[in-house]
Amino acid sequence: MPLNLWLSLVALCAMGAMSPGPSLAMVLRHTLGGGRSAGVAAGISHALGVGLYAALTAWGLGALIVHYPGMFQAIMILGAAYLAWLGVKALRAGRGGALEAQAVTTSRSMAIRDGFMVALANPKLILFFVALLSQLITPEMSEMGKWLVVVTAMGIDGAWYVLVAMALSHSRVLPWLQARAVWINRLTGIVLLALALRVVWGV
Ligand SMILES: NC(=[NH2+])NCCC[C@H](N)C(=O)O
Repeated sequence: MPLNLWLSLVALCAMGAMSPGPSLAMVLRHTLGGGRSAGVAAGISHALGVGLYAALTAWGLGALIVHYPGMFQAIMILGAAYLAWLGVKALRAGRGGALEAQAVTTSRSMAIRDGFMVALANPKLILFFVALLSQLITPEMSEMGKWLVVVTAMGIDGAWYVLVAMALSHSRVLPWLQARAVWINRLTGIVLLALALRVVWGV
């Protein structure tokens, strides 16, 4: 892969990873509820999901979806349903009240599961791969080139969310955020539900 193509790939992936959305909300929620190790675990398992999509895109998901648009819609709707469910869960976690710490506690295994599932269900990610990343992949691309796409997308997403989890779980930041966990959970719930509605609206 020529260097300039790879650099566009890096820029595209960095923009995708950094733009706020359900994945950021998920890493934030697990950092708040489970601390640094849960946040980092969520970031890493999320990156594995990103890598899976990148691989599917590199080896032909885009072409498949062009042939079967109904499949794309079905995936988007399933993703939206999952986000809506997470949204409801976040809203209900917020109802526990600031003093009931358990109400927002999450474990590392929950973080790993949610990280992966949110990556798969996030409509922003599906669009990113089908509409944007697929443009950079040509049929003539070598196997090495395709692997490079997968590793780049996974590495950038993983590095970004691990960084986010580390920053948010800093000993000065975390207590401040935890004191506002109820509001952050409510906001997260509303954002997830709104995004799910928008996806269903647009399909
Ligand atoms: N390479 C990507 N597009 N990654 C997607 C990350 C998703 C997005 N940043 C979000 O929080 O929802």
